[in-house]
Amino acid sequence: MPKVLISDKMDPKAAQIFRERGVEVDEITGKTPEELKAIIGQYDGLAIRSSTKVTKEILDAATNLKVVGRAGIGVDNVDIPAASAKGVVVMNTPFGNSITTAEHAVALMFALARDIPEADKSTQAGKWEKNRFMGVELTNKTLGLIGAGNIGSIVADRALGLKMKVIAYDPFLTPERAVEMGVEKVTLDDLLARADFITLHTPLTDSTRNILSRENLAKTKKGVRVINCARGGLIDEEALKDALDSGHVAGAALDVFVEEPAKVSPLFGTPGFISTPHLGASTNEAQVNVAIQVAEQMADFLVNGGVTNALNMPSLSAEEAPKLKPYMALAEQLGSLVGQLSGEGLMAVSVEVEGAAAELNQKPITGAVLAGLMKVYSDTVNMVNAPFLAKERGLDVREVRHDREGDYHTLIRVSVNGRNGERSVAGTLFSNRTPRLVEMFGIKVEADLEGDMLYIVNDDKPGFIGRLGSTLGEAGINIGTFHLGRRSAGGEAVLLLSVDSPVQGDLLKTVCSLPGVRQAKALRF
Ligand SMILES: NC(=O)c1ccc[n+]([C@@H]2O[C@H](COP(=O)([O-])OP(=O)(O)OC[C@H]3O[C@@H](n4cnc5c(N)ncnc54)[C@H](O)[C@@H]3O)[C@@H](O)[C@H]2O)c1
Ligand SMILES: O=C(O)[C@H](O)COP(=O)(O)O
Repeated sequence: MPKVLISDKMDPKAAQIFRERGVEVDEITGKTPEELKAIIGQYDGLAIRSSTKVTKEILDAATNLKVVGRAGIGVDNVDIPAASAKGVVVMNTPFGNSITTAEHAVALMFALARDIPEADKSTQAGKWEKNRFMGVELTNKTLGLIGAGNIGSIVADRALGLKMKVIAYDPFLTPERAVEMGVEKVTLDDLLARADFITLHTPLTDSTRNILSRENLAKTKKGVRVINCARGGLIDEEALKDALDSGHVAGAALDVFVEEPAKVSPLFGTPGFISTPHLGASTNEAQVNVAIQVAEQMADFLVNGGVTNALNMPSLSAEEAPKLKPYMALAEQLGSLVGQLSGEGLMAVSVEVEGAAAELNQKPITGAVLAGLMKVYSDTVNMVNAPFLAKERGLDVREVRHDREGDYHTLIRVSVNGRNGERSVAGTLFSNRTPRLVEMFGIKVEADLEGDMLYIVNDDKPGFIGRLGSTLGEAGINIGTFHLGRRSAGGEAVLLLSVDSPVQGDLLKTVCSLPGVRQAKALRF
């Protein structure tokens, strides 16, 4: 039974779903990195929010880990390249808390417009300072969105309902989508110059880090109010403090900080500054949503192989997964066969599908071919890290889907180009279930690729099979199955034998020296 650790506070629905789906679960929150390192080796899955930092060190200690599930959106607390390199799938729940977070941004916008936190403090202190608090109306004001994705577009919708004018800077926002959203697509400089309120809704990346830098804050309209419910690091906090102190920025509300938990900040105590402790996603509704989603996604993956919302692997629905399973087994065997036969120096691989295979999602098939192929280089390769390994090695990967009717109802062909020229193998599924090799290097040869095998290319001459049988028999090697194909009578022949124990060392040399043998190689599946 797979085992998952929930390491951040999560709605109890998550644990309930894991158990209902046949996944064992432990909930242990608040561990230090060292403590987490000590226990992570027991788990197949790790369910987190933003507190747990899934660093390379944690991943290195996670010897059984297959999936990290983020109950939420931002995955900047997960080292995704390190997870990919280790073959660990990283998934998030990209929509579960979007409405809640958008509402928090709107709440902070209202709080800034009417200075609600300060007015509350003063009133509860018995001061009744009616003349001190003079707010601004939102109606007809311009809201500048930096980032117009899921959350940004919900904020835009709510702001339009408040009769605000919404302008958006997002390099990936198409003009059509901007029209659909009812916003004006603008440049960053235009947004900075025109917005009365600016709200940030981008991930933290190299292109967004410090997007509200000192220089950009200086370009904003005097009296602007700024809201950040996305990620700390999007705003230069020191520069924001100076802009608040000088009165250039009339107010700023931050839910997120460069350092979290933010126990100290230059901004604390600054007039016009409002803060919340990363509460964007903290509503009952959002927490139930993300807990359910993350547990369902992780359980689907661990139990059925379904992949949803993964950031480092193509999606594979729970319905597709069982259909694809035998294809992935075939694809991995074919990849492994060409990988073992080609060795180092591969430059390109092409994965072709035809017949029933052409109706399927090809990405997982290609991933499985690459996993089989890359096993030659690494024991820890799987479908997640194989594409990254392939890229690292500069392997050119091509996918081809044929509409044509072939000899088989379904076929996968894997061709590689390397130092030894091009090689191609093909396989089908018997009874839609059992993988079977059907062709090697243009020669028809049918074989089940399993266990220890011996591959031989030889001249098709009488007496060879007898000599080979005697050689193996004398060495105590039992032959399980024997598969033969030839290019033409008397020409090049290919033999694939399954053997009960591996043919290695001197015995392999003896086989290689048998008359007529051009090549012999031990294979393992
Ligand atoms: N405070 C919270 O508790 C909380 C809750 C949920 C999400 N978030 C954060 O909110 C952010 C946005 O989430 P989302 O679901 O809307 O993400 P999303 O991926 O749907 O949208 C992000 C948008 O940012 C845009 N973008 C990327 N680079 C940009 C750049 N250089 N300049 C301008 N725009 C750029 C993208 O094109 C995209 O449209 C994420 O960082 C997420 O982690 C915070
Ligand atoms: O990216 C997110 O989903 C938010 O930052 C929420 O983070 P949390 O789950 O720690 O509240």
